[in-house]
Amino acid sequence: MSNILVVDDEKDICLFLHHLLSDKGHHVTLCTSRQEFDQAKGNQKYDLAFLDVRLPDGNGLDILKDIRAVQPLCKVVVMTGYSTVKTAVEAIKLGAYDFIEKPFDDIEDIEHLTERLLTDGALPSQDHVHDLAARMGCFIGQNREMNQLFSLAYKFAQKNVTILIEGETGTGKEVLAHFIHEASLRADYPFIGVNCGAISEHLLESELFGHTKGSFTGAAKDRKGYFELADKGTLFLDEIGEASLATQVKLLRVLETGEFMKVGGENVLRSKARLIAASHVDLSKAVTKNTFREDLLYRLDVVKLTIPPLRRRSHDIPLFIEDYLKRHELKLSFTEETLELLKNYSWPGNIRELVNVIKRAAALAEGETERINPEYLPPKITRHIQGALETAAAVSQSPPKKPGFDSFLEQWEWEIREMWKSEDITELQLVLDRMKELESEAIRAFIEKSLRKTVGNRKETAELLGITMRKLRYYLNEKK
Ligand SMILES: Nc1ncnc2c1ncn2[C@@H]1O[C@H](COP(=O)(O)OP(=O)(O)OP(=O)(O)O)[C@@H](O)[C@H]1O
Repeated sequence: MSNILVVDDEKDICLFLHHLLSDKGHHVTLCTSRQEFDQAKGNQKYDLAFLDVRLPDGNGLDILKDIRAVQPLCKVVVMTGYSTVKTAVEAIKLGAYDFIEKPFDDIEDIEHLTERLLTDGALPSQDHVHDLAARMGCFIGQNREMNQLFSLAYKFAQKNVTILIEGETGTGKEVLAHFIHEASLRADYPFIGVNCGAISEHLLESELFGHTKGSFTGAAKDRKGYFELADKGTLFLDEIGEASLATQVKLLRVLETGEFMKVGGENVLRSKARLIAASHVDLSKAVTKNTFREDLLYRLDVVKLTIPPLRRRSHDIPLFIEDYLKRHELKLSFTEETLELLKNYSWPGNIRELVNVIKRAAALAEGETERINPEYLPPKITRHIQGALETAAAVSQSPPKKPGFDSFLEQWEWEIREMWKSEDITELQLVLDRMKELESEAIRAFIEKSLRKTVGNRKETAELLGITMRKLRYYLNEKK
């Protein structure tokens, strides 16, 4: 027999849980207010507590903190209504084990959860999170924020809630969405990822909702959209901020009612898919600029998971590299000096950029060496560090020494030639990344040269370069 505490101002809920749990032989204490909880909290040792997050005379999160302080071994499950699901995220961060939604749909779920929580050995732990991530090749590392994020994602994966993922470009939003799918009960159904920014406005609507034959030029036959294809699985909408306002209206309708219609169609279809949305821009700012619907954001932002940028978890970079090399069976090792440089770089492209740097180093070192020293890093990384050292030197009043565009060009040309000469095929993305780097370096160098000529006069510089002031500001800001 276990001692279970139930705190809820709804008497029906209290009575229902009392009935359910005492039938299983547990001793149940009921509190219908904060006041009653204050009297009961120290009376006996509780093994489990079901806690409503909204009480008329108190805040559920404060009660949770109290239980954690007075009864540290008591496992807490919070109970939420639709409007309080967001509070569940806070509660889990504060140490609640899980949450259940009211009204209860599935009594067996509550029975299983209770049984699991009262049997320590069966507790899902961080190990489950790490096991699943490892099976999927998804790196979590040792960073506390990332560990908390993945365990939250794991818990919310099993619930029927919409999830919004925010994070800078390349931080792994799609990787996290896929992890959530695999951790959910939908894992046997499809996971479909769509980048809303990569598809034109008209096409996006037809890709998402499908179209009927003849609904537009080129629609030669009926076609299912991603909502239909995802079935009971997960539809991941990346860069949702890029969807047009018209598409946003349709998305809102699916979220509110589960209903949608094909482009040109007359029948109402129902979606059972779970939506995970992601954006690299802050959607609340997009709302203030009227480019994103506030009601849609409200619907999407039930659970928000924000992935920290790589520069905030730079201690995990050596671990990521080790994991990557192992998974790809690459017999390489990065020298301490190289790792230090990587840890000190700012990583605007986050993990995607790190993966490209590893691939590039592996391609360049192939057949030459198994030890990756700084020579195999892109100049932008070595220069970044050199820049930091030079700033430090400038501060200590030694004359500034900027690496010139000439030396960049030399290094760039050498790298492209090496890739070209190599017997192996170089991944095209690596070449394209280097071209982009050349483009931004050239823009910077030519602007700086003109700025020196005009002694910093931006208007004159823009005229000399034949570009608008707006473009000049854009280029300069981009480099900041
Ligand atoms: N946790 C991770 N474990 C392993 N690889 C990762 C992880 N996160 C990101 N990556 C790598 O980075 C690449 C980019 O990840 P992903 O596409 O998920 O980023 P994103 O945040 O969705 O990017 P964007 O904002 O450009 O859409 C992936 O292809 C993968 O190689």
